[in-house]
Amino acid sequence: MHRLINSISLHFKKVSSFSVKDKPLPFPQVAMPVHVFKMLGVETLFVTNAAGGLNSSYTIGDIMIVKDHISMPGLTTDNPLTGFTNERFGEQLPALPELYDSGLRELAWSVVGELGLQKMVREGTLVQVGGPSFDTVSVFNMLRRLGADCVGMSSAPEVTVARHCGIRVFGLSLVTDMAPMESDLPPTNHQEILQTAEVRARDVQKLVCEMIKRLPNNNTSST
Ligand SMILES: O=P(O)(O)O[C@H]1O[C@H](CO)[C@@H](O)[C@H]1O
Ligand code: HPA
Repeated sequence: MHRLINSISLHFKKVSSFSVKDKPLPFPQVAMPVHVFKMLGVETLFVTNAAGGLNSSYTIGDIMIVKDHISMPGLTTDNPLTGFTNERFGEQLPALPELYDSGLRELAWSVVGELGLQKMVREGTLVQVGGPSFDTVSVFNMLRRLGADCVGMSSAPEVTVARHCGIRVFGLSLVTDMAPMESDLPPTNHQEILQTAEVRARDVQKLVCEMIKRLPNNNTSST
């Protein structure tokens, strides 16, 4: 139970504003579940997502340990902390220097080695777009030039809220498809994304479960 509360591995399928494609929720509602975790005493948040590969050295099925993210909506007015003037959960104008905990990333690499998954694991930058449509070839090329290795529609808002209130974070992106960089390539296909996710779910689960077993009990965030 202690481990369960201290280390929740979550996929925000139901609660993330970016996963509820029919009717996006306003940003404070992304923050709410994370704040509930905080009040429950959660110290570590694991986020996972399906993402399109932008880095040409990646292949479908790779698992990317998220080192940092770029939130396209967050760069404008859709920052998930917008409107939080109550400092109960964190300061009003926070710096968020290390969103993805370096100690947890190191732990991940040692577990990856033990599980023999090195050949399919990468470490890189996730860019979050608003969705729900997939992006154009020109946008994919732009996102790659910005320095992103993978593109997805979730995780960044939850991670920002978690770091703001002092929860340390670990993130994984599963490369479910390669973003088309030329107009004559087939467009992103949701069925392909679901299929890759199904095929690779077991390895992602193994990695997450092994990491959770080895987590330190106290919140010694590397930042
Ligand atoms: O981020 P998760 O919830 O894994 O979902 C990912 O998969 C969907 C695309 O198929 C997009 O919503 C993308 O963000
Ligand atoms: O290309 C993509 N864009 C956004 N989200 C995604 N999730 C899987 N692939 C993609």
